[in-house]
Amino acid sequence: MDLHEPPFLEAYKTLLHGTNLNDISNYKSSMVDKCEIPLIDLSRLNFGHLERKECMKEIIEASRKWGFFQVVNHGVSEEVLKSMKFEQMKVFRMPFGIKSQENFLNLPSRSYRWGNPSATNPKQLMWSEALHMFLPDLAKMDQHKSLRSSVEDFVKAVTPLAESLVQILAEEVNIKFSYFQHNCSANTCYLRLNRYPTCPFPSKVVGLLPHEDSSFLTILHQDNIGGLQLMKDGNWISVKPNSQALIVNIGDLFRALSNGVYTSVKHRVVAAEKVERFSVAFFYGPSIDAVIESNATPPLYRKFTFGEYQEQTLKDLKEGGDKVGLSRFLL
Ligand SMILES: C=C1C[C@]23C[C@@]1(O)CC[C@H]2[C@@]12CC[C@H](O)[C@@](C)(C(=O)O1)[C@H]2[C@@H]3C(=O)O
Ligand SMILES: O=C(O)CCC(=O)C(=O)O
Ligand SMILES: [Fe+2]
Repeated sequence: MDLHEPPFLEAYKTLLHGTNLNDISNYKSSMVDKCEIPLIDLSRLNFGHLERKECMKEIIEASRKWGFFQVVNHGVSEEVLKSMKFEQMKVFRMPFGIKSQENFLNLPSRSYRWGNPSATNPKQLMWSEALHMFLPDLAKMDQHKSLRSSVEDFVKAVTPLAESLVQILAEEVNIKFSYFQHNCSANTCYLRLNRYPTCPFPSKVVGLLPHEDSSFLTILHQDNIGGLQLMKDGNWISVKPNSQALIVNIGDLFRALSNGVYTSVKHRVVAAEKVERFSVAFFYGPSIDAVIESNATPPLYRKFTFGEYQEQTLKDLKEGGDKVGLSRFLL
């Protein structure tokens, strides 16, 4: 028995008991299209005026139509990505008895998450574990210097990337970049390390349930295993891994702020079949008191604070086992 694996089977015994796995839809079914999401070469932002404009247009178009795109020449070094992966593998290899302890890594409770403790039916079971870190809490990880410094280096490298993309997107919808400078900082963002262990029935249980992100924008680094899918025109589409690229997606907060001009798209991860999978997500978001309000008329969403959004998400998760998201704030 692998000591580091969370006890999924034991935890899910009751929900799985009496469930005919054949009655659960097949996640790996043929309904999944293989399709490339837009791939944008960011080096053009630093070339001449015309190339910069062209690149900005692609970023804006992808955020409107897809809510998802990949970027290359993003400025995040291979070394930073490699060291993040190394530390991520190391921390998830720790015994489950340690990972699941209160105060693991000196982080607040619920920083280490596994499966879906609130699942109310077998369709809500998830075969994954995550370290969900609020960046100000990194300072508490003084006993785990190498993990902390890899996370810090990663964050330091992706933050300017997130900021430059947000600035381009904000200008297009007449939002001042100062709104983001005022509300977002290294003390308001989150970093999530995901691990998808191999699952004995991968077509029946999902790795990560469908959701939209609780951010303005997310930057995701995935390894070469594959499994990320996004919803496009009513179909699930698989995102082919590209070792040179980072994935960017619009979160619910930018969708609301732009009054739906930019779209936050549902995505999920299928459970790993033969090889475990890792990913890292950087959520660029504001402080809890930040007000999310579009000045467009008519507004699609009511004015809310990020704190309210988080509270609602937690409530929905506890009560229904799943995130409802931005539709809670529709007018
Ligand atoms: C069961 C769930 C946990 C999760 C919300 C969800 O319904 C589906 C995905 C999970 C996720 C992934 C992205 C974010 O890190 C997160 C906070 C979110 O909004 O959706 C997490 C949620 C979580 O870990 O609590
Ligand atoms: O693992 C992935 O590819 C996606 C992870 C994700 O969607 C998230 O952490 O919000
Ligand atoms: Fe996500």
